[in-house]
Amino acid sequence: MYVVVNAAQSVDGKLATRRREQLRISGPEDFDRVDRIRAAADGVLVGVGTVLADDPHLTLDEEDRRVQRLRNGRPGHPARVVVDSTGRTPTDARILDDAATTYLLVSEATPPDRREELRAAGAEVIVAGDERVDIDAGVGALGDHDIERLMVEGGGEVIYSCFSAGLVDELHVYVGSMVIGGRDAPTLADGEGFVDTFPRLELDGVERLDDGVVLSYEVVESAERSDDAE
Ligand SMILES: NC(=O)C1=CN([C@@H]2O[C@H](COP(=O)(O)OP(=O)(O)OC[C@H]3O[C@@H](n4cnc5c(N)ncnc54)[C@H](O)[C@@H]3O)[C@@H](O)[C@H]2O)C=CC1
Ligand SMILES: Nc1nc(O)c(N)c(N[C@@H]2O[C@H](COP(=O)(O)O)[C@@H](O)[C@H]2O)n1
Repeated sequence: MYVVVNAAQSVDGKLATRRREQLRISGPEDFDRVDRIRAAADGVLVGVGTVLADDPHLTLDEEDRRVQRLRNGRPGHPARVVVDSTGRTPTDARILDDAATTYLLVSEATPPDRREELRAAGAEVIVAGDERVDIDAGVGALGDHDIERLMVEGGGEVIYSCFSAGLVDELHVYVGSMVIGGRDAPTLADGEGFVDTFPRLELDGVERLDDGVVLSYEVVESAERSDDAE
């Protein structure tokens, strides 16, 4: 599985406010770039925290020919994926509409009747992990569903887990010209945090878009032994 992480942050590293309300950090040029990364992916993944905060749709601009060319003849939208240990995705969430296939990665902590409700609402439910979703196993299972290139859009908890599991190949961060602040506001990588070994990145590109900048990195070294895995 090839994994590309993309997110937008303020100059102080926040993905949203401390109230976790959806916030536009990107401008139109950056949203076009995000659409192109989505179009090149077989699947777009977010955490349930993002679903509850933003109610995202995670589909493509079907009118944009540049985006459609990147689909390489694959019809429709990439699959949508939610990491959701206990099945908290609302059954009326936009991500469960019939625009694209949606996989919910749940753990054994999601009761069987809740799994059935989510299936009835349109989700393909994949169980990976006991209490919490085992992100490595869950992402691995997506490979059985023809997902070979995965875009991870956030939020901070899920991005940290992907780095912690050594899954990330590329990172693209749009830095918007604003300060959000707040010790409780989500950042690009939350979770427990690394204190011993750290993922190491190589800067691949810098591009000015709207009133901000996109930083593109290749991951050259995973944090194979993260402290929260000890
Ligand atoms: N600016 C940007 O580019 C983006 C901003 N956001 C913002 O981020 C916030 C949501 O981020 P978070 O609260 O960090 O939530 P998140 O979207 O990262 O979801 C985290 C939740 O997923 C579940 N989960 C299950 N297994 C997990 C695992 N193995 N690893 C991690 N999580 C697991 C847990 O319930 C956990 O609380 C919202 O305010 C949203 O607006 C979200 C995406 C992109
Ligand atoms: N790249 C980017 N820039 C921002 O300013 C953002 N707020 C986000 N948020 C992400 O996009 C999702 C919304 O997608 P749809 O428009 O509903 O398709 C949102 O849930 C975040 O993952 N991204």
